[in-house]
Amino acid sequence: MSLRLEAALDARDVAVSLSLDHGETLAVLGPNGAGKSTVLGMLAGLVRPDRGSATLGDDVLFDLPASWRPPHRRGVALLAQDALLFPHLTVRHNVAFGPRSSGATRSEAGAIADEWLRRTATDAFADRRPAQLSGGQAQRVAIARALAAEPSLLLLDEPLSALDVAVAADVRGMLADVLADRTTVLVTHDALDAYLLADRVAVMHDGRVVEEGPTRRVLERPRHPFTAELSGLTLVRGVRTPDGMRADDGMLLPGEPVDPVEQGAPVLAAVRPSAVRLARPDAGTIAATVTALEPQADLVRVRTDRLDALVPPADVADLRLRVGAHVALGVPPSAVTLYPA
Ligand SMILES: Nc1ncnc2c1ncn2[C@@H]1O[C@H](COP(=O)(O)OP(=O)(O)OP(=O)(O)O)[C@@H](O)[C@H]1O
Repeated sequence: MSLRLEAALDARDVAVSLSLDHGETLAVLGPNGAGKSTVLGMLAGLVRPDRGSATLGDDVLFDLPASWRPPHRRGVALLAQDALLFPHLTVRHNVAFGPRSSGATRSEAGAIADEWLRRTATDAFADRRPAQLSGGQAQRVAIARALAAEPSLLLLDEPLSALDVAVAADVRGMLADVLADRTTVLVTHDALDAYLLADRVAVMHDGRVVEEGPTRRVLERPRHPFTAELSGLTLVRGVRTPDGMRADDGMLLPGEPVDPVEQGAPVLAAVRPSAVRLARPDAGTIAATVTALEPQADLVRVRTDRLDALVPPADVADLRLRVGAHVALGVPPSAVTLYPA
């Protein structure tokens, strides 16, 4: 069911407008304190905004001050970072709980539970209690329990962040299957979650949605520095030149805009650090100063006052890079995505 939300909560300085079509997954990305959980709370009915409204299909979740539907009458399931299963019930009974509460007979609820246990690959431990599950198993069961209740809207608050990397990948794969065609809002810090699970993303910063749109467009052509950081890109503002762009600080970058832009018109460039080359200060075109060195997998992210570069540790040693060192950057056109500002 399609979702529309427009609401504000002054005490948290959160004011948002979001919409989502039926069956789509929206990833809400943003730094700590951006307001992501507050948005989920408003939709779940746990946080009451000062004003605004939300609709899910034809249902009005709230339209303040006139109406406010309580959480259990919204058809919304919220899944938090921790699984929060009922500790005294078996896995199967945890999953059957939702259908039972909404009137299914014991055997109907059992059949629904078995189907979701199968789809989430948790049927092997159906008779265990939550205390006997690993974190990844418990999170799978929590997903099964949420979906067995057949919510019209599924809300996921960083469902993978408490899991270690290998388990998170496994659960992410399962989520990709069960979220298809299901209206879902997913809060995450991780661009990979957005790429693999979401049709659209909304990026929040300081209580506002700063950009919103189809996942790849937003993450590959960011308009806000935080979005660029999430995607691992460097965002540069400037104006269009015959060969590319001139940045606000005078730096010239090569490239062809993805959409037509007139000469002199404002453009943005998203630069891939892995394609930026580093050289000794006298050997390249763009002079820069190193501001930070951050290990990333088998490479080092060299942050500079101009662009970032992602290079092997040996390059860092050969060029004697340290914070404050001068370096030259080489930027091939393939490193740059240019688009209208
Ligand atoms: N229960 C609460 N009472 C009062 N203020 C709160 C409460 N929870 C969050 N806030 C404030 O509301 C703002 C938004 O917080 P929120 O938890 O929604 O952000 P978030 O994007 O989910 O952050 P995180 O990624 O750290 O979970 C912050 O300024 C926060 O301090």
